[in-house]
Amino acid sequence: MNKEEIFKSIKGSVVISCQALPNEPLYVEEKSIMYLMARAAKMAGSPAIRTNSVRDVIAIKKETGLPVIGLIKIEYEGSEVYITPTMKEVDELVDAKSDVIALDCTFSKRLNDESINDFIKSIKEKYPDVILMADISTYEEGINAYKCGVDMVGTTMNGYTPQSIKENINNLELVKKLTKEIDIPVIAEGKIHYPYQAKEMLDAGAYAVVVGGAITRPLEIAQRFINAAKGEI
Ligand SMILES: CC(=O)N[C@H](C=O)[C@@H](O)[C@H](O)[C@H](O)COP(=O)(O)O
Repeated sequence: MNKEEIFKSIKGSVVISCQALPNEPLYVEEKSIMYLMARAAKMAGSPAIRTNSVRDVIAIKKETGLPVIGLIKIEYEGSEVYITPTMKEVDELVDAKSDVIALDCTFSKRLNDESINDFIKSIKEKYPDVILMADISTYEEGINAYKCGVDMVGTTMNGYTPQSIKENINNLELVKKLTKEIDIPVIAEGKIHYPYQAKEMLDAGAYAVVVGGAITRPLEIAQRFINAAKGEI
């Protein structure tokens, strides 16, 4: 699928994120099982899947035939960003035929103090046809990524960086602010726990919504119930 086809397929929809990190219950060392989550997501009507790691990008594309928004989560000493932080991960995702590549486009500290603008520029020079999803945490980072030429902007990191915690804007407001200023898809992502919130995001102007944990992280879902029973919400 080319960029226009992918955009058309996700417009107004919920894209399901299927991820399990090594410390999570659904992570299986020998063989990824996230393709089964992706199978359910496809059956429910998810037009694309967001996922982490080369093995899951490959397995999920094979299982579903859907376009994949791929990323690689990896921590480097001296870097505050962990979603597709360097060209090494971009190379791996391109090799794995990830349809879209998601990367941290916040102003958080990067390896060797590289600026996000230089990183995006290098990616676009190396891979002129790449489709990039910028995971941002603040309005300024979203505008900056847009000006750097990314293809879509997602609110993924809002609430996870010191700068966004300080600004304390919820994703609904962030989506509204961004859609007023930029003419590429703004994706609402992060802590969308109930169907009505997904609808609210679309009504507020989000091009599409990404939902992860509320669908594909059983520990997170179970904890919410257990905590509610204890009166902790
Ligand atoms: C902050 C971060 O590392 N977010 C990650 C990005 O890919 C994933 O762990 C989230 O599951 C994803 O963003 C979807 O969000 P939620 O699971 O809240 O629906």
